[in-house]
Amino acid sequence: MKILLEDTIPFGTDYLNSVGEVETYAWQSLVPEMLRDVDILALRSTTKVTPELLTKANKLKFVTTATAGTNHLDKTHLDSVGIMHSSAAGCNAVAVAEYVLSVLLHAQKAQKLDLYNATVGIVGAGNVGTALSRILMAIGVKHCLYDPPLQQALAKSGKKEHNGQSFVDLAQIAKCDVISLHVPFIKGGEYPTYQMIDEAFLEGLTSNQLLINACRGEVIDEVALLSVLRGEKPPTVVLDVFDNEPAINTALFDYVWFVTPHIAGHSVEGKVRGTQMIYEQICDVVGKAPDKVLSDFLEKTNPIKVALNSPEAVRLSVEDLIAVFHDVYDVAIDDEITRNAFASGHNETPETHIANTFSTLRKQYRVRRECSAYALHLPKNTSKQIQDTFTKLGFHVSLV
Ligand SMILES: NC(=O)c1ccc[n+]([C@@H]2O[C@H](COP(=O)([O-])OP(=O)(O)OC[C@H]3O[C@@H](n4cnc5c(N)ncnc54)[C@H](O)[C@@H]3O)[C@@H](O)[C@H]2O)c1
Ligand SMILES: O=C(O)[C@H](O)[C@H](O)COP(=O)(O)O
Repeated sequence: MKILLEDTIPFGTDYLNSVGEVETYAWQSLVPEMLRDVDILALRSTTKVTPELLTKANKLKFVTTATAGTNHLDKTHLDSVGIMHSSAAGCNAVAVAEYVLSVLLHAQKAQKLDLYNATVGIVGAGNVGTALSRILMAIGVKHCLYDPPLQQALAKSGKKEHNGQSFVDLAQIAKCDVISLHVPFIKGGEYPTYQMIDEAFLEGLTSNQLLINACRGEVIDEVALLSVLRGEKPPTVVLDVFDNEPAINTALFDYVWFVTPHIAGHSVEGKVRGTQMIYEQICDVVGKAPDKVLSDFLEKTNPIKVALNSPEAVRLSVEDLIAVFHDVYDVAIDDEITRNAFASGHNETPETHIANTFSTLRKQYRVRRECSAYALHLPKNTSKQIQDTFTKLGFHVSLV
């Protein structure tokens, strides 16, 4: 059984070398000939699975991506030629939700937002949208959901809410203090998302609003976005994803508050969970019982000793939340690394420099862990409510 693996799948070979004969490739180097005699292809979103790529795939029976997004797979073609396909749905949902939380905490610090009195509009209430909703519930921030496909599916069983949260229409989302995008990139069909955040939507936003895109660049009309950002009193915008990656439009950088190179989901847990999921799928395809578990591959972390300013309060103060959470993940660090990398000297054409820098930043992304990786040592007099909040954020809490 020959398994071809994209080399950015962490621990891919360690997971799969007992399942078949494993070879790895760098996404830039993949050509149709390399798929000859390959039974299983496992990749991440940088490999585009097109009809052209599969022209020499004489034995391919299964293609799987260790990512949540699947818009890099031509599923219609795979179905038409009888090749099974799958993904790692939900693997990095918590990572993206934690990315958004860091943005919200910075917005509070910068006085762009009164977090505990704000409303967050979540566009797409799937794995990421739900993980974000859970975080917002844990810290007590109002939010609403826009997800017509889910809303319609739930309505069939008489449900009006998802996870205790109500659905609204896009016009109501457009009025929220924060708008956070978590839909797949879909062109065509009943609920397309391609440029769903269009010129009219963007022009309706005010300078008091914050728009975050950590799903796919194509969901926003980027030309309209740049024009709105260059106008008077633009909204605050945070972008993790772009049109036409890795050859992105860096003109946006001057106008965007935080800019990161499509790493919102790149926590260690998010990526290795993706590998675990595709390993289990491949075991299923070859008829082998999986014997490796996620914890075999995740390193232990040191506990975080926390000094809270108001441990006895019934609600975690936003200052204490910022201090603890930004020890775990701080989007400002990724923004700084990104801007410095793009500003560095080089001997390439500007286009090549942009694409190479974007790709390298992603491939060499730093080690970032999720809250669930940490034991929090809280002061003995910490209230039950504050302990609960940290537990709901995923931390392992104890009083010391
Ligand atoms: N930046 C990153 O690192 C990163 C990480 C993970 C996922 N993503 C992107 O985010 C997307 C969402 O991830 P997920 O894991 O939550 O996927 P998911 O499939 O679990 O959820 C997507 C949700 O969007 C809804 N939806 C579909 N079309 C819609 C429309 N037109 N309007 C409103 N809602 C719509 C679906 O009903 C579903 O509930 C992925 O497809 C991927 O493109 C990015
Ligand atoms: O769809 C996903 O899961 C995310 O966008 C993910 O971050 C993609 O990461 P990549 O495969 O490009 O490393």
